[in-house]
Amino acid sequence: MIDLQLLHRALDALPDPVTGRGLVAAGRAAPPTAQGPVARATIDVTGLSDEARTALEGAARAALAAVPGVGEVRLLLTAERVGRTLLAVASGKGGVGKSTVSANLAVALARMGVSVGLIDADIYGPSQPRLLGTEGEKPTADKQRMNPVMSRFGVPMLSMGMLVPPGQAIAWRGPMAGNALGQLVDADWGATRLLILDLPPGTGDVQLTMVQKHKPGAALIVSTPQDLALIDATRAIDLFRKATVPVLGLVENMAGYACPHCGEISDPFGRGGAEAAAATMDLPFLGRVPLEIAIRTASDAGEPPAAQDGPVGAPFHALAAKVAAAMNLTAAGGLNA
Ligand SMILES: Nc1ncnc2c1ncn2[C@@H]1O[C@H](COP(=O)(O)OP(=O)(O)OP(=O)(O)O)[C@@H](O)[C@H]1O
Repeated sequence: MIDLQLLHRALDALPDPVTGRGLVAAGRAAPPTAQGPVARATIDVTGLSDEARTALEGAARAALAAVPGVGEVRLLLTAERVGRTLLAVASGKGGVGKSTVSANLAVALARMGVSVGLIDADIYGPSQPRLLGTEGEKPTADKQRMNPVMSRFGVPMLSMGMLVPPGQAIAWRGPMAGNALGQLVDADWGATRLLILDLPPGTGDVQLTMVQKHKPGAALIVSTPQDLALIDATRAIDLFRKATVPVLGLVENMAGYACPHCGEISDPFGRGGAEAAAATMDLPFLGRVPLEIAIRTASDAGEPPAAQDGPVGAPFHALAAKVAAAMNLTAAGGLNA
């Protein structure tokens, strides 16, 4: 009899090449199973180089074979997509600043020289055209494929909002939302290596299509301090973990209020809660963005704070540096791994 707990621990003791966390905890591998002397594991190698795949396969095989009772190891390596990687930005509920974080993360990464594009998949409230100053622009199409709109910040982008006339509420269900997402993901992104996907809040149709058809290489979760009763955020995290999408970590937005007069940061909702909650969920904490009037006014004006050098952009630059390190992103080339 193989002890399943030992099997699980053996696989999870190996670090995920992208996030450095345990393979199972990172969502890179499904929990292993056993039947008689045969141990089975499925590892998702999406986005990894050939060398990284081979090394990971060898290490997993050896780790599982060393568990008492294992006579044979059967590994299944899966890879839905190679080349371009999707980074999904999700939240448990609306209004927490997921779109603001997505836009500014993209702009900050582009400033670092990463080849990055942005997809606004928020069918309920597409806001990226406003955030990136591309309102009113329409994507052109060749041979049925859309060409992304280039923003002034070096980030090509497409939005669900570009598929319908402005101001018209998008109330798509199931297949329509899924098809629309497909059009955006399969557009002509050229040499863009990383696509940031600003998801609608929650865990609805778009999210399901996304993990099933356009499997992201990684995900990050945005939350406010108040949101951290966490039921909602936990559902979003579960969706990715079940689909073996590595979750890079949690970003706390609207954390502390930055006084527009003196710059002092006060914490009406307390401090440290998100970090503690991230630890409870076994998620890295990727940093906090203060609640700051300058962030809202710049965003509303189509001037993402991350395009600025000053303190308003700083939290986004710090976040981008962490994401780039976690995803092995390099200037120009995009992805290393
Ligand atoms: N750190 C911040 N400081 C000040 N205002 C912010 C901050 N983050 C976001 N906002 C503002 O909060 C509002 C909601 O933000 P945003 O649209 O990014 O949220 P969202 O989670 O994408 O919402 P939804 O998915 O429901 O559309 C916007 O007006 C935005 O400018």
